[in-house]
Amino acid sequence: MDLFFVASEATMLWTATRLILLVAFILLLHCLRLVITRLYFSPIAKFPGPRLAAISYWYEGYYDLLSQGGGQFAFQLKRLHGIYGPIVRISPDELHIDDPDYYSEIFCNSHPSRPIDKTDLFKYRLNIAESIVSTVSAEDHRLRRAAVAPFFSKARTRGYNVELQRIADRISHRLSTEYSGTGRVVHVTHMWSSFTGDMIRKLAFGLPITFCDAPGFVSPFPAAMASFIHLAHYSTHFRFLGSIIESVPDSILLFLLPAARGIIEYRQVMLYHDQFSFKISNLIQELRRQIKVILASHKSDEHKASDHPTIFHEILASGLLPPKDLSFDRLTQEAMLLNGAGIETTSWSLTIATFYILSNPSIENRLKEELMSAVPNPAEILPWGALEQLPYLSAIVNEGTLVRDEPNLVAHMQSSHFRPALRLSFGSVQRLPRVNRLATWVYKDYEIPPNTPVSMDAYHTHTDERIFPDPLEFRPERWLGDPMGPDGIHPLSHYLVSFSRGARGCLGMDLAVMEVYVGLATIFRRHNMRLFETTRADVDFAIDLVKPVPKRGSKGVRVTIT
Ligand code: HEM
Repeated sequence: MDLFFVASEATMLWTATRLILLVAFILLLHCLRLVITRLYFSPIAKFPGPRLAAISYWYEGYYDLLSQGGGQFAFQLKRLHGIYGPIVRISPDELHIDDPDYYSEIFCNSHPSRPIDKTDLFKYRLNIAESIVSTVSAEDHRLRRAAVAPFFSKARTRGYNVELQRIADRISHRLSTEYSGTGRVVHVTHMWSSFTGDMIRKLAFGLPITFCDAPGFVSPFPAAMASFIHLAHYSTHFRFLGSIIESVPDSILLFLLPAARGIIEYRQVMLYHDQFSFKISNLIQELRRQIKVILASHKSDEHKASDHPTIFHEILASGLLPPKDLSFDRLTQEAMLLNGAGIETTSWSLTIATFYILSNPSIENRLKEELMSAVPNPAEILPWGALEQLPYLSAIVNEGTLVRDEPNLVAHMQSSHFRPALRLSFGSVQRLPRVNRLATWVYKDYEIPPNTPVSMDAYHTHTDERIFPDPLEFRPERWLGDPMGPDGIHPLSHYLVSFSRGARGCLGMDLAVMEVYVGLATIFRRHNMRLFETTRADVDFAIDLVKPVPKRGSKGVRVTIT
């Protein structure tokens, strides 16, 4: 009996071992097949690039998540272009191009007969897969964008100027009454996030100004929006993350994923719902609550009485979207996008501008002289349209001036494909991939097969020495006097791509530009500031978290009001 038992145990062990060996062998064969296919039989096998990147997506994963603590892929791409030239295969299926003259070809040619899609790879990175910015198919995107676009037209944006000035005045009043002459330190990014946060919340939800009244300008809502981005690389490489994160208890989440700390802290903070009441909630619950209110008021037609219909009332009333796109969940994702995009990016542009103006007395003096003469009464800041006519302020805002006398440039600026941008704030430093679903792109001697993701980005374009000598130096003067690009054909401003371009370019571009003009004009016309324990290291791009982030441990740009 015992012998029989031992024999059958040995047989079972042998069978299990054979099974494991078989599975290992099949896996090995599968990997080998994958490596050989990707290296030799891929439609982009002939493109130059490191073999490891051609074999595995984990090449990118290593730089996104591990190298120097993560967020290093943009820098690695620059190194790869130094080795392999302007077009590089950066993953099993993606090419990256570093050639500013090719930018419009990739970003400005979407057409119903030639649809340009986004990639599945980035669909989940912001955990808002169904929002406009993450929508993969060109057709779905066109509809979703059309429902929101009128709200952000330049003409409509001008109409938000009065409200924006009111918010800027509120901040300015606090600087005068609470900070001026006291030595108290203002955290500049917090201040600007409360400015942009209040504006977008007003537009999105019709809510009153509250962020810029928060102690120290630190409002949990903008802070939470900022913290969400810390998960971007993890969500890109582990797509399931977004859907489970909400159901995992804080302590387990923190243990498994330290990058989620921001979200956890957010779950535990208080939100300003209105000026007088506070409530414990989390970001998504807060946005859901707002969307619920809007859906209810839409059904009851209450919003028609309001002189301020919100973005979401407009989406609901547009009649452009199919019912699935009007679902509660999708609208919540759109709310997350609009709040995230509307707060963070512009606030960083304003922070960068504030830092560079204050760290360079000749720039600060020249700006102040211009503002003093154009705005004799500091209580009456000019509207955006008039501020745009100030050459030195414009040079700072854009690191590029609106050259008003140059007809081609004016036409170019007015086209939907171009608007100025603050060069050194970059916008997104992560590459933006585009997929030409049906047609071939031709780059130099290369034919890029249809359906191949091809990416470019503002970081490479804005730091191209041939276009912007000493690219990391802030020099408004490089934009004065009708400057042309290196080809002598395109104006220099053609090479500013912070907002990207074309059908998928930034929807809030005019709003962002207006915010930067009004914010800088108000604060620099009325206040004298000094940097407090802040250096270049607090603004220099060191980590790619989709947006540029300075070195770890930076306390941010801080000032005192004299
Ligand atoms: C300086 C400030 C800003 C910069 C540099 C910036 C930059 C960008 C960039 C580069 C994109 C394209 C992303 C991609 O292709 O994946 C984008 C898209 C977008 N931005 Fe902005 N943005 C700024 C401010 C704003 C503001 C204030 C809003 C207002 C809500 C906004 C709303 C959006 C939206 C909705 C999209 C998606 C557009 C689409 O997919 O069709 N952005 N932005």
